[in-house]
Amino acid sequence: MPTVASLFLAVIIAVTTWSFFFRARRARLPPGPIGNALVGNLFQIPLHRPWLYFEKLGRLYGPVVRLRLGWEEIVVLNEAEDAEELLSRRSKNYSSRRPLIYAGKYLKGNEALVLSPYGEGWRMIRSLFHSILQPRVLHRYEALQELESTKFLSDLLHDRWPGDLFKSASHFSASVIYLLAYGKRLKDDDKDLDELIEIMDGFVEDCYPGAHLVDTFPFLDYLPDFLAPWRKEALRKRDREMALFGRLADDARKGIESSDVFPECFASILWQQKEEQKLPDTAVYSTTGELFEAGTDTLASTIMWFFLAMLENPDVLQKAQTEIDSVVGQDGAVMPGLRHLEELPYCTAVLKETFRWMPVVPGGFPHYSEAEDVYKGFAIKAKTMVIPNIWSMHRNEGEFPNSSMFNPDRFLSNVASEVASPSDLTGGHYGFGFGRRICPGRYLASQTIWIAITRIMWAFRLEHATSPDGKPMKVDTNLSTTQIISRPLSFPLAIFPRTQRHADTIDSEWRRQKDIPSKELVRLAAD
Ligand code: HEM
Repeated sequence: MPTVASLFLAVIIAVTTWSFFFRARRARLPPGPIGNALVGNLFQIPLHRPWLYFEKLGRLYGPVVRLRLGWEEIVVLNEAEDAEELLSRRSKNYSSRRPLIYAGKYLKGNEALVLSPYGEGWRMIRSLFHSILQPRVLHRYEALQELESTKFLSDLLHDRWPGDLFKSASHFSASVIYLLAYGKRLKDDDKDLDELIEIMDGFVEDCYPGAHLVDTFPFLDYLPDFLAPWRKEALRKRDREMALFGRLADDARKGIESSDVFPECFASILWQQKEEQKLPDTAVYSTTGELFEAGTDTLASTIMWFFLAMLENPDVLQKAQTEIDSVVGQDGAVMPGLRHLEELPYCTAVLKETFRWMPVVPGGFPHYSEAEDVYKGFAIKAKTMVIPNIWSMHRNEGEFPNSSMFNPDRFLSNVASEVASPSDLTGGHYGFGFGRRICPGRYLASQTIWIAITRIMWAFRLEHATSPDGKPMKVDTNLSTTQIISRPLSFPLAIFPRTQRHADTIDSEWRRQKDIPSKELVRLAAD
């Protein structure tokens, strides 16, 4: 008769053996390049256009690739079906963000939505963003989008910022977001926009994986200040941000009290929340500032890629102009507007192709897993950074044949039947990310860019600028900024009105709209 002790021992051995084999089977980590024992792949991942390196790894090892930064696990997803499965269908486990010490703790004071861990705090702020950005409320901003896009045409026509196309595009984008955020129009001579662009450029550099050693080796945060100069630098950047965002949010509060600004702006919603939830003032400053930051650079960068696409693909511009002329007439007397959206499917296809061709967040924004998981036989450890490589998803030849070509026709068959509301403008590509962290500004972004590019195509001939010897100057589409947000480096572009009548219509429309008070540009919820 076996004794109780030997039975007990047998059970222990069976359980241990089973769990060993089970774990061994599960422990097959995704393939990837071998890294250094101490720093992992830190020195292999380039800071310059890392999405191209990830794409190359995808070709070498398969679409799911594993890397290490120090002891941090990274999994790169190069195909959309894997990102949809993990980040969308299994989003309960993959919706967090890795805690960042430099950008998250010090620069943003743990107050940035985009860097927040998944949980109640994130949910609360995200619902506030949703309240002003969801498709149901988008019609409220149409007058604003129409006015600012008319001004954008006028700025381009009269070369408001000579040679600085990005400044024009940024001014347009910022003007739309600024009114939503702070309840009033951005002035032309506003220095705040320059400062915002600098702040934003710094932030997108600071939060990319590998940008700061302390984020790879968190123990460095225990160093005293005199051995950690980066800490002082991050705090200095925070002071600068708080000075700007604090002043703008405080001004908005005064404006609301004196009924000088649009009363349902984001700052106003947040000041109310602050009272109800006993939040610090800095939470209002940061969150309103984040709306302004997140919206401005992404929109402007997409518009820059659009200009480049038109310059390199004159046949596309011509096809769009033929479509627009067939709807509003050829004589340049009527400017297209959002009311023409359903009649201009090719313009919508140009929008979608711009998002696809050169996504402005090509390397995606890293998600972070909470628990261990098994996918396609690979073990994905808890606390793994999961990077959806949007670039390679958009270069997938199966889904997007001749993917490096700018070809709006690829969207045309589904666009014509699809586009009936702002939410339909956002589909067909992966540029807005995945799952519960998908970009909350995607509807506003798509509609705002649609009106801008449709009107630009209606109004202008876009040509290569010529050098002093009269030859067209070449543009290299590979030259771009290289951090989280990518836009083309400055390039020469010659912009001419299609006819004098188009120019006159822009001038007269701008004269008609320019003095509309801020408060009348947004319809109130009760309207
Ligand atoms: C061309 C325009 C835009 C693009 C391509 C874009 C793209 C993205 C991407 C890829 C993400 C990360 C999604 C993920 O984690 O999977 C994101 C997040 C975010 N975007 Fe956008 N975005 C755009 C415009 C906007 C606008 C206009 C706003 C606000 C007005 C906005 C606000 C945000 C915020 C707050 C987050 C963080 C969401 C979170 O972590 O929960 N974005 N965006």
